[in-house]
Amino acid sequence: MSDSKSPTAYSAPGKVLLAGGYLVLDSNYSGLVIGLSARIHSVISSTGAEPGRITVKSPQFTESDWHYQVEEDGRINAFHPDPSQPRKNPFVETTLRYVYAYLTATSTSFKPTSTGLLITILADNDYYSQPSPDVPQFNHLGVPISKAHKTGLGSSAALVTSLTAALVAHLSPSPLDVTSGLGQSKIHNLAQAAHCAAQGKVGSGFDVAAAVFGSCVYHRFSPAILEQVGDAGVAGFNSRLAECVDKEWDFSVEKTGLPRGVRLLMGDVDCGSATPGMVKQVLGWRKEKAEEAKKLWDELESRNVKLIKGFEELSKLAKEDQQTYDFALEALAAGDISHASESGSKFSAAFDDITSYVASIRESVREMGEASGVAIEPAAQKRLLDAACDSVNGVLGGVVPGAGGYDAVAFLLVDNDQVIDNLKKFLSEWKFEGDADVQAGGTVKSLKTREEYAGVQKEEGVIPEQYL
Ligand SMILES: Nc1ncnc2c1ncn2[C@@H]1O[C@H](COP(=O)(O)OP(=O)(O)OP(=O)(O)O)[C@@H](O)[C@H]1O
Ligand SMILES: C[C@@](O)(CCOP(=O)(O)O)CC(=O)O
Repeated sequence: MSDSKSPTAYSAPGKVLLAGGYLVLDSNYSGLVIGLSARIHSVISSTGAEPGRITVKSPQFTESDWHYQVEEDGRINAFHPDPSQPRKNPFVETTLRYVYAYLTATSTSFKPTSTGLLITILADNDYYSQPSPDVPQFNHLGVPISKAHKTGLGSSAALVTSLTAALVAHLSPSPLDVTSGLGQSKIHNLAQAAHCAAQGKVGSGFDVAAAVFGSCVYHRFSPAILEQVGDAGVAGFNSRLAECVDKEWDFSVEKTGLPRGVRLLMGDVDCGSATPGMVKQVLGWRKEKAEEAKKLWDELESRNVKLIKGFEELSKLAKEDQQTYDFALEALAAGDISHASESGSKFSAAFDDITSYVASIRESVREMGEASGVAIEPAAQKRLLDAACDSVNGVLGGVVPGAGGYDAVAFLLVDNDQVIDNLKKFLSEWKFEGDADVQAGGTVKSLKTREEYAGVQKEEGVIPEQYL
């Protein structure tokens, strides 16, 4: 266990599912998930005063303190010092339950009540819509979390993952090295189990995978892995959870990333919310029209794989001839077509391929949307994506990420200040007109976050003094 004076801090990244929404729910299909620079940080200090007492705070929000008492046997009871103010944070509570249960089952020298804990959760600003682009780090939003407008970067997965890693590192008598393969797998399995339980459903888990491993091509785990665990508090839970976490799961992650000189820019589309039940409806269509759906999914998968391979091809070219590669990037940024082809047809063709792969993925996604009756790339989003790609030089393509709908857009662009400024300006001036089913008049805010490849990591010196 770490000594009571030094806090333990771990952070985990947010995510964007660039390709493979819905398909990634089936382990036969790939999800291309890019980890983001926006992180959630969990900082833990031991407090000697009240053994087994855990206080969790999210200082960026009002009414955001949660209190727990650990029992001798590692069970966790939630309470609030002012009983007229009951409040719950299922993601925090379930993570605490799962980590204490796991440590109790796997270590005889773990004493659940040997220390009290003060836990501070800090989210980078991009997880929530901010009133202006110039707010201070860890801006205080002045509202409870439930009232903050989420930007869809996977706050719960990053929270559960960073909290799991920080708790294990702080409490375990034999700390796991989260940078080792084994350590990462255990953190993944434990965080994935806790996240599914807190959500009350088993999704593909791509968000937790990205929070642990960073950007990757993801194939999901079999949901049956979690069936044996049962509910926390039921007899035998601790050992069933430990057995589940310690065994090898059948997911796969292949580390990936964008080619050098290409970046991601996300837009938060503040125009109504995504239709509830999109996943249910798409899966319902897939079941009902199995043959048609399989054909469509297989085609879409092959297009997604082309994009994944297209990134690899560009990364190879970037190494093969740095200068010609940079020349092609510059020509793209300047919208200089003739210059681009002079720069070596192989190089400019590889960038053109990315543009056409993204366009063909979007075509298949719209087809799936039409067939299933779900607005995955709604007409209003199509207008925005097409206009941005057509009018801003250096934009290679754009998609509605994840489940799609009206929440967000993600662009791939040349990592050049002029291109970034032009795209941001374009988005800020775009009048989001909405479709028949969505309120008109929304705006599109560019987020500051961009791709980043690291997964969960220990933090040293990142957290300002006042939070330690
Ligand atoms: N800063 C935070 N402090 C404490 N709890 C948080 C924080 N941010 C998120 N959470 C927890 O995560 C929940 C939000 O999870 P939810 O799955 O709805 O969003 P998300 O993961 O950001 O969404 P998406 O999957 O669309 O990206 C909150 O209700 C809260 O329980
Ligand atoms: C539709 C789905 O494939 C992706 C949802 O992604 P997001 O939460 O919209 O980023 C669901 C899942 O993978 O669990």
